[in-house]
Order: sequence, then structure tokens, then C-alpha cells
Amino acid sequence: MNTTPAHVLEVDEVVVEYAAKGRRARPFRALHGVSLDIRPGETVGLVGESGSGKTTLGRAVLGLAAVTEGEIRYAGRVISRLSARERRALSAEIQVVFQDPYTSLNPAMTVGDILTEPLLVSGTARASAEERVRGLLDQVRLPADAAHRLPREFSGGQRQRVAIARALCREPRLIVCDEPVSALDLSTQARVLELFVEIQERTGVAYLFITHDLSVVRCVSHRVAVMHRGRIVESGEATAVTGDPRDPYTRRLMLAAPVPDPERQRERRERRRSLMPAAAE
Ligand SMILES: Nc1ncnc2c1ncn2[C@@H]1O[C@H](COP(=O)(O)OP(=O)(O)OP(=O)(O)O)[C@@H](O)[C@H]1O
Repeated sequence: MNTTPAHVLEVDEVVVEYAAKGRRARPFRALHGVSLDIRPGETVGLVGESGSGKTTLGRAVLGLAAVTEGEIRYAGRVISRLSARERRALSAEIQVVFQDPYTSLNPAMTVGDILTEPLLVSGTARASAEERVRGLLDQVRLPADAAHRLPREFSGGQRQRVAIARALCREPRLIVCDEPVSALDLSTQARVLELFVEIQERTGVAYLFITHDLSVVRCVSHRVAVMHRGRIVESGEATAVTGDPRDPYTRRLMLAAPVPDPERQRERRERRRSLMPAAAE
């Protein structure tokens, strides 16, 4: 019997509210009943402008934002109401890569220590952990001697490779990637995105890939969900959503994405303006 669950992640009608600040203020509802799912080995791109709720959804999946209503399931199991201890036990399987490789790595630890620490904590023997680190550095295309160096000795792109290697340490089935290439220059972005795809092909890991950048989402995603003001306004196959969007907000988002050709840029600006009244906020 095949017991592999059809989905690695299911987000079901999730509401997240942030606590009120000040005496009369009401809680702020950042997610209004959001649903999405991710299959094993799949990348779902979550796209939307700043403040639409993308990071909040990623944080809810990671257990860093409390779910007010609805539920989140990982491999069929409800994970939206776990104790801190149960959450820690799950940390091997759901990992994260954040936007900023400059602050997400401990500056006082060598890359080798950054990568061996999670393995040692989970009970791996030192010799096997060191062996695994050599394999991880190779997977993310960093030289073996990177293990002896500190994060500050690397470029932004190389640091993000270290962050990816750390996320891969314990062979997760899902990685929440929160704007993982936004802090990098364009050519470095392209190489790091290729690495994400390559790793997925090799390991079968699934990604929830959060970005405000449509060209990035188009490049890595199988399916795309578009967020606007705490709601998913459109979702579907990446080629359909990015190539022929149905929702007026998605169309505007597409037209707002920068393109290098000034003639096309002007044409898109005009089309965007013509869409404005229909999609007035
Ligand atoms: N800790 C918090 N307390 C109160 N409100 C918050 C908190 N974190 C986020 N918000 C609000 O929730 C909304 C969604 O924010 P979120 O960071 O999820 O959006 P985003 O789409 O990821 O934006 P960005 O791309 O700028 O990070 C915003 O209005 C934001 O101000």
C-alpha cells in the first residue's frame, strides 16, 4: 500500500491576527482564511506586494505566528497547534531560508560549525556530521575549505548557499523560502535560483517560495498563488497565472514587473493605467 501523503503541506482557511497595540485598537487580521497546498517535490510560489501577508503565511507554517482560525497540516498531520516541544521535533522536516544571508548566520561561528551544529544536536556522531557537511558544501557548490571560514569572509550569494546548506542539513521535506534571493544582485540571483531547482531535482524537497518578484516566481514555481491584502486572489499553474492572469490585481502586478525594453515598459504602463479603475482599491 502506498502511504505517501498526497500533500506535504495543506493550509486550510487560515486566519492570523496580530494582537492589538494600544488600548482601543482591535487585533489586526493579516490573513483572512487562506488556503493552499503543496505536493511532495513541488514548488508553490507565493507572490504579492509588500504587506499582502506572504511572510505571515510563511511564519504560520513555521509555527512562528499563531493561527487564529483554520488549520495547517504537514504530511496529513495538524501542525498549527503544537507545543514548543512538538514543534522542535518537526524542525528537521520543515526548514527555512530567509532573505538576508548577512543576519541569518551566526557571525561568530565557522561555516563548518554552523552546519554541524544541527546534526550534533539531533544526535549524529561528529565524524558522520563532518562527512555530511563535506557533502552539503559540495551540493551547494562551495569549496570544502569553506568549512573553516567565517560567514563574513563570503559574498552575499555564497552566504545564501551556506544558509541553503544549513536548511538541507537534516534532509527536510519542505523549505519555506522567504525572499531568498531579494538581497542578491541579478546574476547571483539567477545562480542561486538554479541551485534551488537543482537541489529539488536531486532531493525531492518541496518549497513554499515567497517573493514579491514575478520573474523569480515564474522561474522556480510549478504553481503560483497570488496574495492581496491577506487573501489569495488567484492560484494555478505557474505558466497560466503568470502568462494569462484572470484576476485584475494579478494583471496589475504582472504589468508592474520591470522589463528591460523601454518601449515595452511604456506599453505596460499604459495598459496598467487602463486597468486601474476596474481594480480600484
Ligand atoms: N508582528 C506584527 N504585528 C502586527 N502587524 C504585523 C506584524 N507582522 C506583520 N504585520 C502586518 O501584517 C501585514 C502583512 O505583513 P507581512 O509581513 O506578512 O506581508 P508581506 O507580504 O510578507 O510583506 P513584505 O514583502 O513587505 O515582507 C502587514 O500589514 C504588516 O504590517
